[in-house]
Amino acid sequence: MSRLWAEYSERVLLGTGSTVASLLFIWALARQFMPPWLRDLLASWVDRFTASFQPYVTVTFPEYTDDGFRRSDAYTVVKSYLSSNAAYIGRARRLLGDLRCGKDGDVALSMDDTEDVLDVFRGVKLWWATVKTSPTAPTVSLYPSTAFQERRSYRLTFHRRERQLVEDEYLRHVVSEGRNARQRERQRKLYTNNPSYDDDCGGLPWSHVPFEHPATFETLAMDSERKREIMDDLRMFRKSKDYYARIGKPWKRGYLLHGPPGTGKSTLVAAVANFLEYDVYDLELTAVKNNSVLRRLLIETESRALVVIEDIDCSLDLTGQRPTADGDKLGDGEEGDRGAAAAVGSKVTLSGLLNFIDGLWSACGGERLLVFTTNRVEKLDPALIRRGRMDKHIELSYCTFEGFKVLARNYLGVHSHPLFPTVQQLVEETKITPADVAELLMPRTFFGGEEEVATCLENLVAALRGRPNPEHATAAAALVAAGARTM
Ligand SMILES: Nc1ncnc2c1ncn2[C@@H]1O[C@H](COP(=O)(O)OP(=O)(O)OP(=O)(O)O)[C@@H](O)[C@H]1O
Repeated sequence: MSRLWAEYSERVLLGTGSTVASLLFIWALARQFMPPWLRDLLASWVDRFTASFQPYVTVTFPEYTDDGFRRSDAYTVVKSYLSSNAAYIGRARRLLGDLRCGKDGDVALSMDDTEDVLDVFRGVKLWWATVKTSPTAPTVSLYPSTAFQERRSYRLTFHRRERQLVEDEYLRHVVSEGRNARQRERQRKLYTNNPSYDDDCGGLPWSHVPFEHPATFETLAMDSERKREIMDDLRMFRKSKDYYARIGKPWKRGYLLHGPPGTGKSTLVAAVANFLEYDVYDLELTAVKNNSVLRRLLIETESRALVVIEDIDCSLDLTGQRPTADGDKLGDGEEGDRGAAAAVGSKVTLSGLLNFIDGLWSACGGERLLVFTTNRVEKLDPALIRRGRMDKHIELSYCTFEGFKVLARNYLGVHSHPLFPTVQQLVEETKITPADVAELLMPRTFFGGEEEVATCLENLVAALRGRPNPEHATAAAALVAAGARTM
């Protein structure tokens, strides 16, 4: 009886009017006693009849898929779509609060389950509502506690004349916006490969922690023109799914970052990952047992991933002079046995790594950025870094005046200072890494004000002149010690 009443009240809610609703109630009662063929026939007549009073169409997105075990992707996407829309949140009176992933103290507001909202798409009105139904009989479930659980769904209602628009455009819009919102809100991860992982013995190939590196292109000490060039390249890559499909290449890109230690290679990796909002897979090649484990690790990465191999020159014996079978080194341009160049401490070979980069398996997943970093680019095998494998070679170098200004803004909060011209002249004459500049600019306290700024800049000038400033102790060592005391 309660099911009949639910059906009855649902029709009433859809606004058919009390007379029609009463007829429907009688009809629902009567059809319990009809043979199925008659019930179906009459049902189609009644549907046609009520449609003339009821011009609205509804689409329901249930929370769980038919098997009842897996949450429906469509439901999650709709939830993200509705929760991310600032206009709804602004209008809603019942909200849910939760801590935002990775952002300290930031509370994310989303729509409460009981809230109904109106959406407007290309001037057309659409209504979203949350519907809760209690199962009248227990559902079959492996988890007894869920057998009697309420089932939720989102219900979209719109006028039937808008059906084409909804099917062709609006639902696509909801899915794409919902996915983007989910990506923005989700906690990104930093993965590292498990040294004990073995293809035969099983185990988990990757472990992970939340990725919380704060580096961005804004905080990166690099000339703005080069930053823009890299960001443009990344933007293009992110949008190029169709392009890659058209030219018949897997949707992936390789970056080689090279330069002296402390010039910001790792920092750039973090900034790129934050810019693209990708997970980071930090692949420690020396901990990979062999080529087949390397392939497995690749397959286990998800899409929208930045896979980085740091200090690739230390991970593989890739001198560019591969030994021949009799132990001699090969000359330039000679193709040797690529399997002979093995990862230090593992059986990964150069050919295994080349396969990892652009073999058949490398196409799994898609949307992947592979980054190698090295301090000694000249030591690498040309095959490994040729264009096409490593599409973009980025040299990170010593600090420029523009880079210094970024660091001064980050560390001291200043955009100009009377010592800037001196720093400019010295920085252009001296080779100093951004890491050294950053350390010298680190204030002793966070409340030092102008005096502290002047001290840091004087220390930098002294370091650039190649002699420590006698008035302010030594540069880096003293600051590190002071930092340890005050923090
Ligand atoms: N270009 C830069 N912009 C901002 N900070 C930088 C930059 N370069 C270095 N730093 C600072 O110096 C520290 C060390 O830099 P990072 O580890 O990125 O250098 P690296 O080139 O990867 O060094 P290595 O080759 O030794 O791994 C960073 O934590 C960062 O604070």
